[in-house]
Amino acid sequence: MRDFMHISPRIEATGLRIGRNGASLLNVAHLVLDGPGPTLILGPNGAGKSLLLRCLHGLIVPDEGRITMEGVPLSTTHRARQAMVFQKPVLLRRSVMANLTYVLRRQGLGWRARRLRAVQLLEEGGLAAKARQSAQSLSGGEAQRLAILRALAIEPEILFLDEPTSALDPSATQAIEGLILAAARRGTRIVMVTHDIGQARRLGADIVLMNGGQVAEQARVGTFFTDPQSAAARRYLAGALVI
Ligand SMILES: Nc1ncnc2c1ncn2[C@@H]1O[C@H](COP(=O)(O)OP(=O)(O)OP(=O)(O)O)[C@@H](O)[C@H]1O
Repeated sequence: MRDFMHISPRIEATGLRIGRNGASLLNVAHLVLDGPGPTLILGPNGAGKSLLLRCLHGLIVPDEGRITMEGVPLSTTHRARQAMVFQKPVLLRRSVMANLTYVLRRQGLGWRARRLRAVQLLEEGGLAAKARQSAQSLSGGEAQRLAILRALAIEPEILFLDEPTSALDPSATQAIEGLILAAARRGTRIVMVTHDIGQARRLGADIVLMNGGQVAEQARVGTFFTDPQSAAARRYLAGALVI
């Protein structure tokens, strides 16, 4: 049984549009993410999932539209309280430990507090034995775990993840999912893109299905998989929705 506390902030996107060379890449009329528990974004290749995620985190400014956090327009102050993890882990060319202490130093923690917190995070992520190793020498699954620990080190209000496990084996995927669920239980809002339907069922409280740059359906996870309302969702679940 997965219990999630009420979490903030409420994310609201209105009239998001991105176009290139006359083609509409993203066209989201209205999207609200305010439920407890992770939101999983599904959809075929090129559906606009990454663009949406990047817009919500402020990495891309849409041509039109408005994004608010708890009713306040998305700002650098919000972004400092958010983190994003990509399909390919982004790490510093330093030791595993230093990847964490670097982030914690920027959070203003003193030397002792940084070490303590970094050790705690490495234990949580099962990487304590690798603390002195170069981050460059980690396996793909370990590197992604470290990338997630770096993101969690700032205790983000929102953690955006773009296909973080798509290159990983089932056991590495399970380890990453454990970290994500633990963060969600601590109150971090999770917004995650995946192509793995099993993962969406395991982690998702809400599902957003993107298709052709638009939100085709948004539903609670149980409803989405047992009683999809849109033709796009039915086709997607039947494996027929491709670009
Ligand atoms: N900078 C850009 N310039 C032009 N087109 C872009 C740009 N970024 C994305 N696109 C296009 O926008 C569409 C949506 O891209 P996006 O990366 O959001 O898709 P996605 O749903 O994440 O796909 P995938 O599952 O393959 O990662 C695609 O057709 C892509 O080619």
